[in-house]
Amino acid sequence: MTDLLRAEGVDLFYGDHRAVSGVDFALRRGEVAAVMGSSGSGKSSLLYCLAGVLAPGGGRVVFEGVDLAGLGDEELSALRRERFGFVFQYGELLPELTVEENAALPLRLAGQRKAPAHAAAGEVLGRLGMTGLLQRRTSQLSGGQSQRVAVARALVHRPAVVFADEPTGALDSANATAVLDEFLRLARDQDTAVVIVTHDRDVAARADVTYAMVDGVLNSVAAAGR
Ligand SMILES: Nc1ncnc2c1ncn2[C@@H]1O[C@H](COP(=O)(O)OP(=O)(O)OP(=O)(O)O)[C@@H](O)[C@H]1O
Repeated sequence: MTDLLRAEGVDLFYGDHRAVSGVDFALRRGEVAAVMGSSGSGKSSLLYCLAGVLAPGGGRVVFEGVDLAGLGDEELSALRRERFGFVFQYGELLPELTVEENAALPLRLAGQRKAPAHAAAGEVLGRLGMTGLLQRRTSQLSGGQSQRVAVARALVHRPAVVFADEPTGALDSANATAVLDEFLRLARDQDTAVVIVTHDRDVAARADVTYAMVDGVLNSVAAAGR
């Protein structure tokens, strides 16, 4: 099977500091990959290279056979908006918008009308147990509720890949487990691949494949054999 997303010899420098060093990585459609490593090992930097947010200083990132370096700014932002989803540690929701409006955002940005966009958002939010909170402003949510909205927003447009940077890192362990399980169940149901950066072994244990990053170098750890 051809890879959905591939990194070949990716380097990333901040000035003289090499944060990502010669990384090779491959992700298949629907696969869940976890990248573990200590603070400062380069996990987030690699994630942003894979997601076309940061341009590598060396090597290349290829998505569906296309080298991201060959895309113009507009093509790259359209790719990120339409084919990728993102979940960050603190949700990064828009506080002035409701739960439903936040989750519908990728569809609205893609030009979909309000009614179908909100219907799709409502359905994903419902699967995350958020049905009673659709009209609430996201500034009035708990941490676990905020992350569920972030997960809904990342998945609502059925992207090919969701990039998740410590998606449950700010939650207590019961909430972290629940949100992660719901997130991965929905992603697997719609065949969305996921790359999760995490410190947490319990998070990594739910992935199909785990990598460890040390000083910018990525090593494969285990295949869970799903
Ligand atoms: N914008 C930047 N400018 C300069 N150096 C940076 C920048 N971002 C990250 N770094 C450095 O690059 C290295 C890798 O950082 P990165 O954030 O990728 O690590 P990480 O493994 O994700 O860490 P954490 O788990 O703490 O988030 C660190 O030494 C960090 O200080």
